[in-house]
Amino acid sequence: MSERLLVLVRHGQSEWNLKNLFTGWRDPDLTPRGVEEAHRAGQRLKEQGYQFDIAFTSKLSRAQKTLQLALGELGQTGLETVEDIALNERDYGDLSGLNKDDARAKWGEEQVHVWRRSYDVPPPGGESLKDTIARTLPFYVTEILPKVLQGKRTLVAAHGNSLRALIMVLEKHTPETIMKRELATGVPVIYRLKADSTVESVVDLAD
Ligand SMILES: O=C(O)[C@H](O)COP(=O)(O)O
Repeated sequence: MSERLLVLVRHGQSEWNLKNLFTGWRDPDLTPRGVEEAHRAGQRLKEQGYQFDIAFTSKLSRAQKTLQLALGELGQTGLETVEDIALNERDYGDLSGLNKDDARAKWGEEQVHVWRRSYDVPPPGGESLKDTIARTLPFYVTEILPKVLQGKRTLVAAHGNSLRALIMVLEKHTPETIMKRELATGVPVIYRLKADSTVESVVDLAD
């Protein structure tokens, strides 16, 4: 029986995570700590005995690099990998490149929290989580899920909000509960799916 394995991992710390800047579709590199977190993600998976048949990532280098470093730890650097813009981070629009504390000072703590974590309020010129779901979910349904259901062990390295979009569906969050679902950088979340594509089990590999 195939195991229908789906592992999600958020990229390691980026230069802009470190500087506390809204990042979105901008493309900063990993920091040394982010590189370390990516190695650690691969090590965590290796310790648990995981191997993969296919990987998916975004068009942004912090996710691609995280994937490659994790695959290196797994001894799987040549793994078939699909890169798609559908897995890019939520577009932060006009907030991209701004400091998150400066934004709180300008627009207020509550407004910034709504832009960052609400389900359907987009930041100015950017995407809400709902908008992000509208582009990630069709890709998940047409490209990722069929592989998982075929029994291909699948690794997805992407971003805080593009993964929260998938997690909202996988974990059946409401617009209220998804606001509190945070993803640590470089910590794999392991799903096993049922044949009907709902979740059988979920394990967070946080230490
Ligand atoms: O795009 C960003 O700034 C981060 O990757 C995620 O930011 P958030 O924690 O504000 O969603």
